[in-house]
Amino acid sequence: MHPLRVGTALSAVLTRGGAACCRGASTSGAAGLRNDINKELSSSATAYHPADGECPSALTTRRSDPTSSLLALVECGKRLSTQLDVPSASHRPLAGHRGLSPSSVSCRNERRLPLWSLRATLLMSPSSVTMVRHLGTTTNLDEAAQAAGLNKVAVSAEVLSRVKDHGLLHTAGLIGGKWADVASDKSTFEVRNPATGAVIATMPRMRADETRAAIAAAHAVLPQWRARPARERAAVLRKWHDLIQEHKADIAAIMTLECGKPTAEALGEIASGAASVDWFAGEAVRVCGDVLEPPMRDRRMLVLKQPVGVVGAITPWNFPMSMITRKVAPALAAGCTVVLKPAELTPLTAVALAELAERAELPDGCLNIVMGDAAAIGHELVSSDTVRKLGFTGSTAVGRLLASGAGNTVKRISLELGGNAPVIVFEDADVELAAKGIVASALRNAGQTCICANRVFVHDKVYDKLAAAVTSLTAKLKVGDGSETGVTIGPLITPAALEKVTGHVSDAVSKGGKLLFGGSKPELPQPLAGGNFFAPTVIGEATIDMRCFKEETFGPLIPLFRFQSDEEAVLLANTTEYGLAAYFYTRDLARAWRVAEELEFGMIGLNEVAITSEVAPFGGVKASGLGREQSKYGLAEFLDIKYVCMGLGYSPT
Ligand SMILES: NC(=O)c1ccc[n+]([C@@H]2O[C@H](COP(=O)([O-])OP(=O)(O)OC[C@H]3O[C@@H](n4cnc5c(N)ncnc54)[C@H](O)[C@@H]3O)[C@@H](O)[C@H]2O)c1
Ligand SMILES: O=CCCC(=O)O
Repeated sequence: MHPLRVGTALSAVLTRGGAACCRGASTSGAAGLRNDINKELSSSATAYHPADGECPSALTTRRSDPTSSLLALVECGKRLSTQLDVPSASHRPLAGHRGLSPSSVSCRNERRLPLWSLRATLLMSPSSVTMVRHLGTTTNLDEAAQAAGLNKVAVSAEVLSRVKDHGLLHTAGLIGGKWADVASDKSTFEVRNPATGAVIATMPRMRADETRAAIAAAHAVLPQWRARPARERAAVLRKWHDLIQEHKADIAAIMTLECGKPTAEALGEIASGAASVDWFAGEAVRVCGDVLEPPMRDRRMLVLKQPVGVVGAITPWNFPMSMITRKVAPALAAGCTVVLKPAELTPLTAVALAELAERAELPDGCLNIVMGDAAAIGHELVSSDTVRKLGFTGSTAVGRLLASGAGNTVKRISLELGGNAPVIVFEDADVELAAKGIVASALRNAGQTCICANRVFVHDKVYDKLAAAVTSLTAKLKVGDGSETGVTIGPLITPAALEKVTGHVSDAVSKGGKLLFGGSKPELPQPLAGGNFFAPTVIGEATIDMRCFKEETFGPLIPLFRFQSDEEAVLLANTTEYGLAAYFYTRDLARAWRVAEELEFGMIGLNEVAITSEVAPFGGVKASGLGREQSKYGLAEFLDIKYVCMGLGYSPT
């Protein structure tokens, strides 16, 4: 981690502002400051657990009154959005916020800077601070930064320099509207840039306690949120959508920093994620039940659609935004509230989205975020009776675990799991189009997409032409840091992912595969030498005994297999436990229908690989999952059906 440097321009001075300023403080200098900050942190260590009746209504009023914002913040430990009345934007609190009593913060200065705010300011706007005077003693700035805990909970200088709106950068979870930057046991985890291996943030490692608090917060606000007219919920979602669009450059920068995808792809994901939010805002007002034709005269029969309740959402790192919006937007649209656990590899995108949701005036508790100990959090979400639905995207192994746990509380579950997508290129295909599609699909996000083309079956008659076209397109790609212009292939997410791809390539070559392009870790200059890069790779003459036939590679590998007949191609394509997406290229209409029906997959791309859309159902069969996201089918996953039979009490003639 690059330690945060504290700058030199004088603009904030923290002074002792009266007897009550620093409770019980007796030492001075950095040690005194550290003691006092620690006291504040420990005295408020549980402040983010929402107490009954705390904050929401009071804050709604106070938010609209800028003069009392700071007081509200202090009283409730509440994260305020744009109306916080502090003299300088640079002093807007940006990290976690703690409940302090008003008396503990009466600092005599034009900047009313409580201890936690000093910490936030040092973290996010270091150049605005040149001197810290605490209890009448001037403290060295580096010591002050350290005393404020910035070496423990922080984002790196690299993040600060690439992201313009530092308000998006929380190193904290969100529970009941409060940013919680210290885990109950004070443990942390690190987030790394996969392009360099450098630590870019340190986050609180939350567990069961925080998850229970988040579930309670989601449950507390559920009655108010589901009672809001759908049009109002839609308005909040639209505002969220607009703010996401407005901040897309910053979100893309965060995404590239933590998951490595090239900026253009990050922007593509943001467009897709924002489109989901907009779509579900539209769908919110179109939820409607049915009036059935009763078989008897003396009663009426109705079907109501109601929100399922509190939703747990667990998301992966490869699409740090769109896997969240596909769950959170329909849940909120339906009137549900959410506890989200983003991937620990990519939590910064998630908290940035939550910050924007707050700015869109999503009520506190409607969206909560916990992160850290995945197994402990997952266990709480699965075993809680309050959580009525769990939406999960990730590996089949974890999906199986969650599905079996969810059975005990008989909750609804949707699972978007692994894939091992085939592409079939028939002899009548447009080979150039197919080659472009194969490279785009297989190498998207460096091959780390659940619907990436993973196994390419090519008819013998067009094999050589297709292999040459795929190799030539692959050779044009540029590997590097996703934030650099022109880079099309970023790093893999972790060293383990790199190892898996390396293993698949060496296994294929050892079994007779022909290396047509790539095949190794590229030579890149510092600091990228520490990154998880693998060259996009094409292997010809692949066979079914290879690992790349049986397993999802999740890396930039295109294995080409030969086939002779339609039956053989479909059999090969279906020979997998997975059933997420499949693609094929043909110009024969009869073959198109037959093959689309015969492929055992949830999504089919015919002469097209860009199949994802907010209006179309996304999901798989077999070991690729259950349920659907996106589209009207995705909204239905968050609605319970209730049948109401009304006896009229008389029999009309
Ligand atoms: N079908 C889809 O829509 C889709 C989309 C994206 C990714 N994926 C799949 O996801 C996989 C890659 O993602 P990944 O490596 O992050 O998967 P993963 O299963 O390891 O992690 C996914 C999420 O589950 C969490 N998790 C891990 N162990 C857990 C546990 N015991 N209890 C609860 N949560 C737990 C992780 O922290 C993360 O948030 C690939 O197989 C890919 O195909 C599928
Ligand atoms: O990895 C899964 C998501 C892919 C997509 O949104 O197209």
